[in-house]
Amino acid sequence: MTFSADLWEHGAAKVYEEIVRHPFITGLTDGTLPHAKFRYFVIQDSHYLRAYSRALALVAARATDEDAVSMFCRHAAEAIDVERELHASLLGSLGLTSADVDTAGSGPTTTAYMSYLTAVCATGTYAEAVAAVLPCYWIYRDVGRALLERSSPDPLYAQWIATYGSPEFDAVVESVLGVTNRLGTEVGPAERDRCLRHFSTTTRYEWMFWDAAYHELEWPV
Ligand SMILES: Cc1ncc(CO)c(N)n1
Repeated sequence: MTFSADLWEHGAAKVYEEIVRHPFITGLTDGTLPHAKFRYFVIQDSHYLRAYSRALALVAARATDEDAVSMFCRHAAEAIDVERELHASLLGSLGLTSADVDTAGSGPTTTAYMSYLTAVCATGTYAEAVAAVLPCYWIYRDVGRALLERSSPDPLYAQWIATYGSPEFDAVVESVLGVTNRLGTEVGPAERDRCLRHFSTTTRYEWMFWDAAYHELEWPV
């Protein structure tokens, strides 16, 4: 079994089932998701993408071959581009500006997820860092693909779905899966366990990120 298939089976398969039937996700395709919840999501995702980009730059710095350094650097830059382009247009359509993103600040789940990603990418091994960021790519690609079949009657939601369900995003994810599988031949059992723990933790955070948006979760105090 490839390393990525092993990670998915033990760390993501069950959670992925929960993700695709979460009311946030089903609400995107049937168009019933209230814009307030999507607004919360886009604002939090803007915060998330800033940290994600830095996390990818840390993965790039840890990479052991030049192709991977170059790829993760590119993805780090692209995360900033997505934040600027997709979000600027989505935020605009939702009647928001980047000042609203700053005013809202990063919510509890976003903060926890960003902190975990940053910590693993800064202090873990290269394989651990890859395992921690992999669900960010993979879950969005699979969710995007699954939703693309149904798309959405709401043009805002359809735009979001089209981005992550696109062949371009699929190609990005396939390259990262290739890197992961090559790393699988190099890691020993203890490092493999740590990779699995990171992968399953960030997969859970992906579910929690949508759940936080669905409940418009704020800091309790
Ligand atoms: C929370 C989250 N995870 C993954 C992605 C994909 O880049 C995203 N935009 N947001």
